[in-house]
Amino acid sequence: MRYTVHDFEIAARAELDPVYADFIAGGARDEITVRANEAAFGRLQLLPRVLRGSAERELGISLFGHRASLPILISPTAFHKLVDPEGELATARAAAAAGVIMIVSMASTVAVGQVADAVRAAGDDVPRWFQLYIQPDLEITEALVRRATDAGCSALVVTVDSPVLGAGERNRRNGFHDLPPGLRCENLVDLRDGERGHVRQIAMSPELNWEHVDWLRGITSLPILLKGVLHPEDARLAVRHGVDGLLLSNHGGRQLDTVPATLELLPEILAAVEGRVPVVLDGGVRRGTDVVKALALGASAVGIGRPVMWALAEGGEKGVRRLLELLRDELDDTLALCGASGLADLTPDLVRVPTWGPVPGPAPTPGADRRFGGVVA
Ligand SMILES: Cc1cc2nc3c(=O)[nH]c(=O)nc-3n(C[C@H](O)[C@H](O)[C@H](O)COP(=O)(O)O)c2cc1C
Ligand SMILES: CC(C)CC(=O)C(=O)O
Repeated sequence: MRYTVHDFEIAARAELDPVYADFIAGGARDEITVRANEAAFGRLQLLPRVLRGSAERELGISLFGHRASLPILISPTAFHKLVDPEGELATARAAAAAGVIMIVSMASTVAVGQVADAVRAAGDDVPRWFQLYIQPDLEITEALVRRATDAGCSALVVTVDSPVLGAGERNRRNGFHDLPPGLRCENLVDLRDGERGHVRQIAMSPELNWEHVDWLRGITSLPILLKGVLHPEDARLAVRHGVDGLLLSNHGGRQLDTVPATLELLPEILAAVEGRVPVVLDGGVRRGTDVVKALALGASAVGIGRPVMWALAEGGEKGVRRLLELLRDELDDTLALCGASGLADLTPDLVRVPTWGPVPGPAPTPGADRRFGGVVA
């Protein structure tokens, strides 16, 4: 039985090739930001209200006019077939069954069109979004946007934190640079004649700039979210350039190491956008309490990356379904314990930075019995 998100990781690691486990778990350089993301949630405290709950709690959200049953999105992760033979098909079916928005990675090992067909065939109609690395060759970018649009994706998540590929030193040590034979980045196949869907086709370009965002804005009417904006000034610029939302993300600590935890940046980013666009946060979300903290501080939703890969590796579609159920239950339970009848009741006063410290005053009498308050002289 898997009782926590962490249990999925333990179970997955027992079965997975350690090279693939490292690919999932790893981050850039010293992985300081990887650890910071989770630690930031642990440092914040919840301060619940009492005697004001309700028998049932509303967990649904609406983003860009689309409903989802949970404020938890599946952040884009590459290469699902590395860990499960059905790959993104399994993830997408599980997401749709749970009513959760999945952001399909541009580097998926099942084509986004096929993912959409599988979900439709299962009779579910939950929005899917597509993650895009803008390619310096704009024709290629346009072709990718067309593929996503034709597949019925209802938003584009444009990753902007990757002017160069993050330095995943675990992958370097393991010699993991490529998909194994038989697996391809299916969205990249035949974008130009004869292109075979090689990972190296993805150009990470340091020459991208805001004009590329303007260009993208001009070729699509889909909502555009930027993923990886961390500086408040860039958040302001994003709004000015007509972006519809932000996915506040440090790529799970896989790009620039030592950037702050996303949770710590949330208040500044929210202040910068002044409520004009929704802000979704990912990085280190592992518990229902984490979801509540991010939403109470003002995030519109959160995303999860690694937990989905672990659950997929552990149990395929069923694994991801169980993961989402688990998080749903934890979220519902946390809301109840906070005296909230729905997400709308999550307000910043429910979250505190710890103020606890040594109580100033006289030192305890040596040898005094501390158990019954007989300490203070
Ligand atoms: C194995 C793996 C693959 C990823 N692939 C992508 C990707 O293709 N595109 C992207 O924008 N982000 C990618 N990310 C980053 C995630 O979208 C997300 O920002 C991050 O995983 C969130 O942190 P978490 O793993 O702590 O939940 C990847 C992350 C992991 C762990
Ligand atoms: C480089 C991509 C193919 C995948 C990615 O963004 C990641 O592994 O973090």
